[in-house]
Amino acid sequence: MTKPIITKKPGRTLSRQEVESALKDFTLKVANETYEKSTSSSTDSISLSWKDVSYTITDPKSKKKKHIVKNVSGIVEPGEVLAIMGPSGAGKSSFLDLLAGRKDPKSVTGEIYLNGKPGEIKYVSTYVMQDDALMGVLTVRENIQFAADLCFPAEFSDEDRKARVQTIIEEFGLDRVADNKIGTVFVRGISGGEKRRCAIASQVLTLPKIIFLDEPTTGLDSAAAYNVMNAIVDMARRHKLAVIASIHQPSTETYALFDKLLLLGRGKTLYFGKRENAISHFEELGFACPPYANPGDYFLRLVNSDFMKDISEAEQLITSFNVSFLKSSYKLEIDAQIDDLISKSDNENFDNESITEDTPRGYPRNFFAQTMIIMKRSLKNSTRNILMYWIRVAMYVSLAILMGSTWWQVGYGQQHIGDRLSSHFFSVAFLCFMSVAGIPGFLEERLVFQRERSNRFYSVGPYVLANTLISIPFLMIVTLSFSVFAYPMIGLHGGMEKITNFLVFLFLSLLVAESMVVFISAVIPIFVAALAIVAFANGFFMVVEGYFVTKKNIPKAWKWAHYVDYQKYAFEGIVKNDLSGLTFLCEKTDQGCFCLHGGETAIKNCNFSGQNILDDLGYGEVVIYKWVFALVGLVLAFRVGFYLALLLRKNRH
Ligand SMILES: Nc1ncnc2c1ncn2[C@@H]1O[C@H](COP(=O)(O)OP(=O)(O)OP(=O)(O)O)[C@@H](O)[C@H]1O
Repeated sequence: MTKPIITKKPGRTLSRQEVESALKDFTLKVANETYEKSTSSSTDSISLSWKDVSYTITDPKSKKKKHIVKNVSGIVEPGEVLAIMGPSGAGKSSFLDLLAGRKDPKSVTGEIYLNGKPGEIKYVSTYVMQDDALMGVLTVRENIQFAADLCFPAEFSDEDRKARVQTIIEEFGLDRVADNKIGTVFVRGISGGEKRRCAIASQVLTLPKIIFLDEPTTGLDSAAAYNVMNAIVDMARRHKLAVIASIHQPSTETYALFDKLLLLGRGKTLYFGKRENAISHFEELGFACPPYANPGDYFLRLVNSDFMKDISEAEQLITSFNVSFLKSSYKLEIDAQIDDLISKSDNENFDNESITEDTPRGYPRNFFAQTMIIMKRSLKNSTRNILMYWIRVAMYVSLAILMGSTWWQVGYGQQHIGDRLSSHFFSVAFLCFMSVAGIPGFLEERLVFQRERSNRFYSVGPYVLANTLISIPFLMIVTLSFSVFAYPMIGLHGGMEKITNFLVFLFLSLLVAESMVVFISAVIPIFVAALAIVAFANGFFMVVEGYFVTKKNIPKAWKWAHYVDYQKYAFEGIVKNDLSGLTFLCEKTDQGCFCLHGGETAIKNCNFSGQNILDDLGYGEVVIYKWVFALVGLVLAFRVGFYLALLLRKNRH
């Protein structure tokens, strides 16, 4: 018989709140059941073990080999949380990376087992990086919802996804701030601890069987650090996940949350085993942890050789801790456990050639769905993040008014031809130059992209496509917001066709400028460097554009640059569009008409055509549609470059 969602006592009416709450619980329950069903496989829970793993690098100067991690063994069972501790430079991050399969296999030796069998760890694990790369203008729920939309396969309904998001929000104690924005430089958002929990929650939403966390509590106060670790430990126990976290100086309470401890010193194991046994192990070695001391702090101080005056004494101490551990019963116990697991997996003849074989390797959503989901988020980010476009819109409108009042009704006298041309030059050059304003917004998004890509949320193609498509309407707004003031105020060539051409050229030049910005920022994702290079490139393009120095006078060495210069196509297109069809007036003097262009005919009529100017200045060859195609080609070239820059950038997971 189907169980009722809510039971009502006879004679009692249910309040609306009670009904809503029962419905919410029911939806969550169904979503969790659907989720558990969809993710359960033969690899329901996984124990991770490793035997004598080492990571060695070759010093580029001395060419000598150096062990960063040496002969480390251990095991983490489902539902257990392992803390990797050690002084700075002990090899914690290197060890975490090698275990997660993020190091070059050529530099790694030893064995890593999943349930006692070798397997590809990256398909059953998630690596949570230290940074909180989140979209600051989005709420906690929106950030996690985005992950849910991408990480669960298409069979999941919207309700299932929403319910799963709600569950993880509750599990990570984020209910109170679920609809608050993360925060940006302009808007104060949630606290650092909440931010960290949100970043972690959005990465472990699919409950991967193994979770690696690189210093999840760094930068947090002890209460926030405890809350973060507590949420992780709860999740590991509830869902039987194996969690491995590197950690710096945990408080006593946070330290007590861990099940196991790996203490590293100069890449060697100084202790591995149950957390609570570490105290007796060091006590047996003559280093009893004082009563009421924080054991985490005590061990770190004990093995921190950095500040010891005598280096050889420090080396000796580390070596002696390592040797003592290797001889200890704890080490024998781990080896026995790992061997037992290996032989069990052989005897039971697990039906997995490799445990990860039946784990999906592609992306949960198809190309089209990925693009649409990314576009939806980019749309929110671009509309809410004033760094993306709105600062530019404000600046362009102000500039349009400034230009309009300076070049006010520029007119058709031949003395104003230069003014007219310089207004075209300035419109293209300044608007394109100011695309640099988009660099900070893009770099913020890029960090998020990097994390999401390494977590296999989506591939590069949909991201680049979504980024391109989303920039189009915003650049149209930017173009319109400038032109609506500047065009009539300056008094440029009227008529629908002329105005449309002007808008198309300005829009396309902005699209190329924007594409160049994302391309350069993807190649060199450092704000000051990207800014300098984009500014340099735009400055250079202004020089070889053919306005200050006419095309025929540009030195041979820079001719190539003239032809790849996007500003040239936009400027020449706008000049051609504006001048052709106009008549300009010569200057009337006592000696007759003085005409700058048009020869005898002009003198006779005391005027000349815009075409005469175009021919004289070398713009006669400009063909509007060809120049439009050139700009479209440059957009494509930079976008392909952007795609390749992101694709080829080493993705370590
Ligand atoms: N690719 C590399 N080339 C040269 N040295 C390296 C390389 N990777 C790591 N090391 C060195 O190995 C040691 C361990 O580095 P690792 O970052 O793993 O330590 P850690 O314990 O995580 O340190 P911290 O707590 O300060 O982050 C350091 O001395 C580091 O300089």
